[in-house]
Amino acid sequence: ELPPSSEDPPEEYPTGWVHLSSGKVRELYQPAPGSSWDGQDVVLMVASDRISAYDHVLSTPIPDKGIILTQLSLWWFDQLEAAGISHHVVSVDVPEEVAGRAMICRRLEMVEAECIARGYLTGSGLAEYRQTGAVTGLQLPEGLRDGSALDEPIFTPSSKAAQGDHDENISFETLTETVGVDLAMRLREATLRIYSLAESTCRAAGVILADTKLEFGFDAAGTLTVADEVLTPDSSRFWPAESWEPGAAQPSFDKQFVRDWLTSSESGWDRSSGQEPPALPEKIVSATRARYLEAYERLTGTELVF
Ligand SMILES: N#Cc1c(N)ncnc1-c1cnn(CCN2CCOCC2)c1
Repeated sequence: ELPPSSEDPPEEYPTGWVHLSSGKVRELYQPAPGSSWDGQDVVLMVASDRISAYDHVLSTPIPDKGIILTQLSLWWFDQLEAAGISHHVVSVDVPEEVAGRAMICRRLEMVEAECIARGYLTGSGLAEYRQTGAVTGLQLPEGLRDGSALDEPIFTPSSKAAQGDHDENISFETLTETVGVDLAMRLREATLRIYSLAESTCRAAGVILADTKLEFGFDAAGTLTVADEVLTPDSSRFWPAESWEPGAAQPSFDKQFVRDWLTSSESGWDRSSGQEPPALPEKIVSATRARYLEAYERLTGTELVF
């Protein structure tokens, strides 16, 4: 049975909550009338076990992915809080049916921009660099390759595309035109500060944090607040430091088994066909689940107990 597509609201709502919006692999809910949170300025963010690859949400879920990535995000929110950075999480006392894979968050006035920090060059940043020698208007040295480390991390914002479209990299100047100079500067400072804190933590765990995407919003008091999920394999590129070798696509910590199988002859899938990818074999599902668990344990230094 296929999981709910990210376009359709889920059939089952967590008790006491009604559907607000859906992303590729997560849903957002608001308090149901008469529920214990009714009248509070909060949302419930729920992570599914869905996994996306090559711009497709795959038909095969990864068991416990939602729990593992939610617990990793919560761990990072604690690290940010210890560093004095305001975030949106208010409670993990969530409905039983989404236990461990949901968080109750302050409802924010979201900033309509994706805030990306890059310490390494790959993905859309590499593609732009190969065309122009720059990324979102930031000139980079010549001779950089896929996976090259940048002299210093850069802030490369993107517009928030509609569901299913690609986010578009925008220059800092364009960002200032949409959110104003002051807020653009505050977003850049906060994004680079969070990246720097997280990159140091990752490096100590033998993991390269190549880049990460953050979202921000304003709470009722007007405080700029970190939203969404933070520093998970869905919002960031994590590479095992021991296998880092610029000049080719680096193995993704979490999705490499999926990507390699989907592009292997065994899957019978042609990525350029526009067809939906086939179901994943059990061996790929269990290896990917193990990678998510390994990422959690390497980064937090603790084992996840289910
Ligand atoms: N986080 C947050 C948040 C908040 N704290 N308050 C109000 N709105 C949002 C919000 C609304 N959309 N998005 C984009 C990402 N969503 C993630 C979950 O799945 C759906 C897409 C975030």
